[in-house]
Amino acid sequence: MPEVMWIPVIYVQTVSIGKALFQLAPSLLLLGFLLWTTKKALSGGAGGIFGQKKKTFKKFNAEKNVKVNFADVAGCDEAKEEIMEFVKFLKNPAKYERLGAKIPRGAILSGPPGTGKTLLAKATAGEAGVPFYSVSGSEFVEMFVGVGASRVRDLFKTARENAPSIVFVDEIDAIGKSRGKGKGMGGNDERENTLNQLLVEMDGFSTSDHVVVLAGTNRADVLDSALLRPGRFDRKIYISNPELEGRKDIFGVHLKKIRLAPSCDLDDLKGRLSALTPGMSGADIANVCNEAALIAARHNEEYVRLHDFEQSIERVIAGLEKKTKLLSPDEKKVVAYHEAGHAICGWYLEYADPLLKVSIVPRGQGALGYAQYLPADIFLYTTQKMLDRMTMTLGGRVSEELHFNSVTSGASDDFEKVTGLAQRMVLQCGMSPKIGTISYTIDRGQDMTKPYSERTAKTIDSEIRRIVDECHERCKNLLIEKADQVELVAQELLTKEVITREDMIRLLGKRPFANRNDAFDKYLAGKDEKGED
Ligand SMILES: Nc1ncnc2c1ncn2[C@@H]1O[C@H](COP(=O)(O)OP(=O)(O)OP(=O)(O)O)[C@@H](O)[C@H]1O
Ligand SMILES: [Zn+2]
Repeated sequence: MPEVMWIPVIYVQTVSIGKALFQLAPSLLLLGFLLWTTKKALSGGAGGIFGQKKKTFKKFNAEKNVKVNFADVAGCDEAKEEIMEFVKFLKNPAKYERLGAKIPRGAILSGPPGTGKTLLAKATAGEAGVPFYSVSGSEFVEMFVGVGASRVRDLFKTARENAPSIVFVDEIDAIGKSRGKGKGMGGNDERENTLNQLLVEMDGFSTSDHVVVLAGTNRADVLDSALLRPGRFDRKIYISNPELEGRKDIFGVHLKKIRLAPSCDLDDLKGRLSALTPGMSGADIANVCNEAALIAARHNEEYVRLHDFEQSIERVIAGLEKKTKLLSPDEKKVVAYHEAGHAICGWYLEYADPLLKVSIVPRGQGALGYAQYLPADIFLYTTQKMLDRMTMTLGGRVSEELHFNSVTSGASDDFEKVTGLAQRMVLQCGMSPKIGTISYTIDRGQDMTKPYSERTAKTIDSEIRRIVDECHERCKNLLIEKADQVELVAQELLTKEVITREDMIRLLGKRPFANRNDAFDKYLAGKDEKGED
């Protein structure tokens, strides 16, 4: 509500101008109030018989002068880099238009709760120096018929009038769930109307409307595919929970507001605190800092000290353990050896995809750790390539077998992938000598009978099993041979939580297959080009 901002704006200015004006503040405040009420009455007057209240009551948040910028958002550099494109566009749309470039209309910011999605969206407005209009999807759900859609219309109208600007829809899953899902029981027509209006607004933009639409969600998986079409939210930016270094930087942001003893070594403190807070989100870290200050205040202390932080961390962890599962030290060890197994296999198998990053920070929705590979733009898989990939995928479980007495349920996803690949090799790709070049995966419509005899079924079964078992054996031999290397990587993961390709080179030396690294070098070169301006 822009009108409401009259008062604070006048007040702040007087403070900065000086003492003399400061004394005038009360009368200026009064003046501001008078102007505000007159303006309200005037715009209301044009609104029809119901007068002022009806027209000026807008239910979305407007911030014209956003104070937050990228420096306030830490530990998510990749997301910042991706969103930078919008900042550049909003700052200088003419430059893009002159060249005929079409700028993406919007982006979905997804990730676990409290990772700074809202903060990043707001900081984007702050960096670009444009107004920020926001609503929360969950507010629409309870609304009366027609209210949601008209509110969306108002929101976009205001954003257009004040362009360049940013619209942010938080919790977009509340209105943007796949249509049809949730109908019937608890089905919500108003939700659907609201979603439709949002789509209409986004489609109604012309390229000269300099409005960027951002949305936040921690359920990107349930979104209606209509939202993700080109010209709508055509970018997806993922923000994960921060790793060790990220947490250090986020503590850096929030410790600025805390009164620390002058003798306190800030770097040392950040290091300790980030080590004590694995699995915490940015919001949790903000919470830790605030709690620590409260504890210190309760004890009438002059400064906030390490032991206050330690107490507040315990408190926040206790609260979190109820809500989400944090890894125990034992579990963390299992995840570290599991991921190290994948990474070592990838490093020493010629046709495995180049590794970008391994992490043992839980990612939400079940994944306890992950290894990220360069997406291979290969369309033809040789037998060798498929076998290498399967061997690498088994690396997690095999490493668990080799280092612990019992195995965990953490590898079920891996098995699914491996079994799927083996099935394809046998049934579809003609890669099993016993089955030959026959495809058993042709779509036969309604015919549900098996296209092969019982005897062939047995052969298929044993062939799939043989292929998987051979990969398992090969993986085991490799990981036994490279036991020292697995140890190095696992230990590094346990201390740093994340390992990049550079770390792997430092620990293991260059990856042996020179020509196989080409794809990676090309990828990195491309990335640098993109990062420049
Ligand atoms: N990366 C970060 N850097 C600094 N502070 C952060 C970061 N992430 C979160 N915070 C702190 O946590 C607060 C809440 O974060 P924010 O609301 O942006 O999270 P969110 O991802 O939108 O959460 P939700 O999914 O619950 O809506 C922020 O205002 C900020 O104080
Ligand atoms: Zn795995």
